[in-house]
Amino acid sequence: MIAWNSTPVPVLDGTQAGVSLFDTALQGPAPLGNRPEQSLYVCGITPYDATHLGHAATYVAFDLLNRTWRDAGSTVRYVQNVTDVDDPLLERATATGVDWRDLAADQIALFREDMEALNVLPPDHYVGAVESIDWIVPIVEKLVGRDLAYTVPGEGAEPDGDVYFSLDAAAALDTDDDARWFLGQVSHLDVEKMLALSAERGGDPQRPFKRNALDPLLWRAARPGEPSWPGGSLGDGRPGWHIECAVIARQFLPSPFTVQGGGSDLVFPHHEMSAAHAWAAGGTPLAQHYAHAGMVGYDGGKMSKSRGNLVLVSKLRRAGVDPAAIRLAILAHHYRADWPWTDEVLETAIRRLALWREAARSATHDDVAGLREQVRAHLADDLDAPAALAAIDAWAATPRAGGTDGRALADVVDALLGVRL
Ligand SMILES: Nc1ncnc2c1ncn2[C@@H]1O[C@H](COS(=O)(=O)NC(=O)[C@@H](N)CS)[C@@H](O)[C@H]1O
Ligand SMILES: [Zn+2]
Repeated sequence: MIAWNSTPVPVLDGTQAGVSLFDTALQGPAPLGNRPEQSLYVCGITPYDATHLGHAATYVAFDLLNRTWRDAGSTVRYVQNVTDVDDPLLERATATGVDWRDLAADQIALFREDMEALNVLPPDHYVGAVESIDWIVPIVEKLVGRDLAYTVPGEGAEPDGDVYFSLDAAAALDTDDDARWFLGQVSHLDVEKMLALSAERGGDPQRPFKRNALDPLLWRAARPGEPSWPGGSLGDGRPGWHIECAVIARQFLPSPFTVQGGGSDLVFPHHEMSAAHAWAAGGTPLAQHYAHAGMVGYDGGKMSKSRGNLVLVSKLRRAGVDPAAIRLAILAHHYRADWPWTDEVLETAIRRLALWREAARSATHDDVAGLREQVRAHLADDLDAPAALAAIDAWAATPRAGGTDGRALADVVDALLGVRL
């Protein structure tokens, strides 16, 4: 699947020392080091209701990581998926009377446009769940063959043949590798909380005949009226959610890769389960670090499709809002913070953008060098964009002799923050 276009990232003098990122699995900051190559998997959208400000905030967060790594001289291998077949998408397609493939295609096109407008650098590989099925089936078959997965009888009219992953068998895999996966390695939640989140986020802990209530679905046997694909010895069906990301990441990235990213609502079950699948299938961890963006709220609750309280990037753009202001509105909040989207947040960003554009016209060479190093230092500290914005605000507020390095300042703000002055 094609990703989207981006304008070239300006190359700056000097270099980034190296970023330290809060690691959910570690429960603390992790220095990511300065390796020639860094690798990143950021979970992509389930393509409906795209692109709301919550989505946008999460992709901008990991775009800061991508830009910071590039500024440190690393090449970045970046993969993002699209969950272009899954229950919520099928339900929305049915509810709105459209073919699920058309819904997905339209929404992915809108997402690409929005990402390009927000100056989010594209992944090297943009991969759909549907195009990954041929890679997923043999891995699920292998897990069944090693008794790390099992089939569950259907209830009533439900068909038999849904394949579940055995968390207990995965945790019992004998190895002395201290990077082994165990339940809670990523999320550090207790089982009670896990059961609640599993039920809330697409799991089925209440389903009978599962060995462990938390065991996640790997392969859903075909049902009438649902799309399905040939599954070899599994029979016709379609892939579960977590195996999709574990397999796509493994297809294109090292095992383990540097950072697995997403919003904080993916910590459990999604990233925990993907880590378990990668461990069971390949005996190596999925990722070295797990990083998560906070939740953007609106009207008193998390901005989400299920609540329908969405502010769409495309609507703001169509209303004439400069995408650079939308990006600045996002960057005014620390990427790990939960925060509410309000009109005031946008108005502040619009004012800030105008102020920066005005001040840039008289930037001196020293201004640029100073700001470049300040922004670098703040991004190195767990992508602290709000501190970087404050540094530029402070400079923009002080009158100075007319410089002529406006272009150079614009390059710094574009390369490091992705904001186009
Ligand atoms: N309100 C929100 N604030 C911040 N991030 C959000 C919000 N809602 C969703 N996200 C993030 O946006 C990304 C896409 O969300 S999504 O469309 O529901 N899709 C999925 O979560 C799966 N396709 C991941 S494989 C995820 O990383 C999710 O954590
Ligand atoms: Zn994912």
